[in-house]
Amino acid sequence: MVSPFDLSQPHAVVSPAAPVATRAAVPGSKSLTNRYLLLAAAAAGTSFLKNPLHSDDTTYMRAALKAMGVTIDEQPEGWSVHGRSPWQNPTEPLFIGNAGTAMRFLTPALPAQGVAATITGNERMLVRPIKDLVDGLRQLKTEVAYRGEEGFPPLQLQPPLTGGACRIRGDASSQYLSGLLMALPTAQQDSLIEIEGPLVSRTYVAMTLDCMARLGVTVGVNEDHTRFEIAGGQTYRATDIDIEPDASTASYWFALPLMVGGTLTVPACPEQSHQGDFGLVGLLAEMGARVTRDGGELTISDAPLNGVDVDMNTMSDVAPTLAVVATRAQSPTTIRNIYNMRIKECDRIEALQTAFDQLGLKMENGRDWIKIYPGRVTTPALVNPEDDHRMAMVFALLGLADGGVGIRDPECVAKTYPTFYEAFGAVLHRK
Ligand SMILES: O=C(O)C1=C[C@@H](OP(=O)(O)O)[C@@H](O)[C@H](O)C1
Ligand SMILES: C=C(OP(=O)(O)O)C(=O)O
Repeated sequence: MVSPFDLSQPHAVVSPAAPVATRAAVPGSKSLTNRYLLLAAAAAGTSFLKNPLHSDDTTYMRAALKAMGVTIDEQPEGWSVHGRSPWQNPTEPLFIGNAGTAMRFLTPALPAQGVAATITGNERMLVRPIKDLVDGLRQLKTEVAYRGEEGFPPLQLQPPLTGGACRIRGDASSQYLSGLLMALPTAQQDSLIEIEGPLVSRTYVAMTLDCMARLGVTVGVNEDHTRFEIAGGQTYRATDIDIEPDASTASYWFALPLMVGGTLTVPACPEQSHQGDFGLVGLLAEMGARVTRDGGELTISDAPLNGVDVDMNTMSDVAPTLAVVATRAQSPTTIRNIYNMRIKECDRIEALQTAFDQLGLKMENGRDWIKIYPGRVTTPALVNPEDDHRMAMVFALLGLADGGVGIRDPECVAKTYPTFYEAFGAVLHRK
């Protein structure tokens, strides 16, 4: 079996792959792993996290927690997290690469845990906005200073976070709200968080509340998720958690049979999940893909596809996956309400447009939408994922379908899926 990925050069060369008929186990969820690491680190007692994600984003979170005196024992089946509260001051600035979850969850957790620290990240993280979260913390009387440009990391944080009332915007990222929600229950006073205007990626907030509840902390919330009442002085209780497979990572597997033909089964997909990205499966079915579920096993098979017109505000991480699948459909697809794709690991709308143009695929975009036309790669090109794992993985899918795709800096997949090429290469062979 010859892998369709040639990784012998600094860039990856992707050749067309033959149809698949296989199963693929997907690594644990990034969003769940980083939430449970943080909550378990603040809990009384030891929590065991089974099936955690091993990747750059979770490595940065673990390293930061360890720097603050939290012990994490790594065993083959999972991680034992020995919680402590308060945490200790780190001796160096906390560096969290481009892990949005680590940056936005740790920022309020540090003052809540009595930690004075500077938190920083890689070049891209320093242009990813954090103003709405800082505004919230300042309303709660926590001292936060911008060490670089106003509105962006690095941040210097000074305890305490005592609680109180704040009103923040939720239209750039839901991670600010998730961070505050997880931090405030351990503050001395009760808190009230109000969301001003629309809330993006709202399924991740429901995920946050569910994770907190599993460690024994509940929050009062109104029906439209704009007002959160949090009792102060609470303690998270250690518990054992089985982490679900990552729905965003699973998206590349779900897309695979639609790109190269065949059938693919992903085991252990819960019927009820707070990972909104599993919603992609319903959209693929709406396009015409054959989808069946047998308990936790989801099977997707290729079939003629139609274009769709969809709002992906609640699952924008899998919009790039839908975009490449849309090239296989018989009519155009429009994806709407996805402005915040522009402030992720790169401007994903721009990166997709550039690569599509280079490869001879037709796409149009506006501030918060993209439109994809049916097409095939007609011009071989070396495309740039802009150090964005999701861009590299969807460009790989285009190459597996049509060939002619070279990917610069292919190792950027390590942010969430370090074994991407090995895992896909192991079940695929060149056509
Ligand atoms: O809370 C989380 O785990 C995440 C929330 C989303 O970010 P935004 O809320 O910034 O859209 C998502 O894109 C990110 O990958 C993970
Ligand atoms: C947007 C993402 O990551 P984060 O915001 O957590 O860095 C992602 O994983 O697609």
